[in-house]
Amino acid sequence: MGRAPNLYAFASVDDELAPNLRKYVVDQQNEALNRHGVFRVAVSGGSLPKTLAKALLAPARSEDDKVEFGKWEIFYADERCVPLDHDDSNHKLVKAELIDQIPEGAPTPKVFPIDEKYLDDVQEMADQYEKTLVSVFAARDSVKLPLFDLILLGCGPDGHTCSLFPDHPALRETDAWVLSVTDSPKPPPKRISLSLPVVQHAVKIAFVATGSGKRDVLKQIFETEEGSRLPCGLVNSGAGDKVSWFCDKPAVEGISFPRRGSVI
Ligand SMILES: O=C(O)[C@H](O)[C@@H](O)[C@H](O)[C@H](O)COP(=O)(O)O
Repeated sequence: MGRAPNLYAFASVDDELAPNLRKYVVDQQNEALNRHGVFRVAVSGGSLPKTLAKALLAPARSEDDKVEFGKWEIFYADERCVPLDHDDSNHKLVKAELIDQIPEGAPTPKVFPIDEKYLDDVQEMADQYEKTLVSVFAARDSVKLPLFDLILLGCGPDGHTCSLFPDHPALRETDAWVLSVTDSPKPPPKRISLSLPVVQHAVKIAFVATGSGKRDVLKQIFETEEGSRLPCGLVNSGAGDKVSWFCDKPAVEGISFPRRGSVI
């Protein structure tokens, strides 16, 4: 690993974390657009879409601060195997919180939800989503792993991220880009998830973790060997300073800075 991940702690979500997350995402967007004219992002569910909406739907303060949704391609870092209009669907959440809130008439992102045809077969669902990635990121033969410009993730209180859970065999996957999970400890049990190598390979990876409920697991992830083996810890160790954590004060209280990472 190169340098340690960046760990940012903000006094409040609305007034500080959201605008800083906005700046970070727009910087990644602008760099990606300069590189290849499109911004390819993967997002998780949980509390992330709401915070992301706070960050991205605020009006632009300058030309450089513009969110160019029309040039975005949005994929799911993980998805629950439920219909797209089900309350458990990450797509439904992202759509309601973010995509449907983009002002009328403004360009919208291209979104890649799961195909509901495969709801009865989680492995087939994963394989089909991988095929979607292959079709976007070029043929499998010539691309070892898809290169997302940015992957936006949450962190569960047990240290899971995407639908990669602690001690789960899925963490050892080295070949597939998209995995099936049928025994998720967090309901619903059936899900698909990007694999750890795909997450670690992204140009940038950002976690958003807020609230005192995340304090214990963050302390473990940043301060203990055991925590470095949790899924979030594995992203940290595999991707190093490509990773940035956007946290609020209650989530990081008691973590000894600047042992690893930095605070802004
Ligand atoms: O579909 C899911 O369940 C999510 O993608 C999951 O990985 C989430 O990001 C974490 O559980 C954190 O969720 P919170 O931010 O709500 O704690």
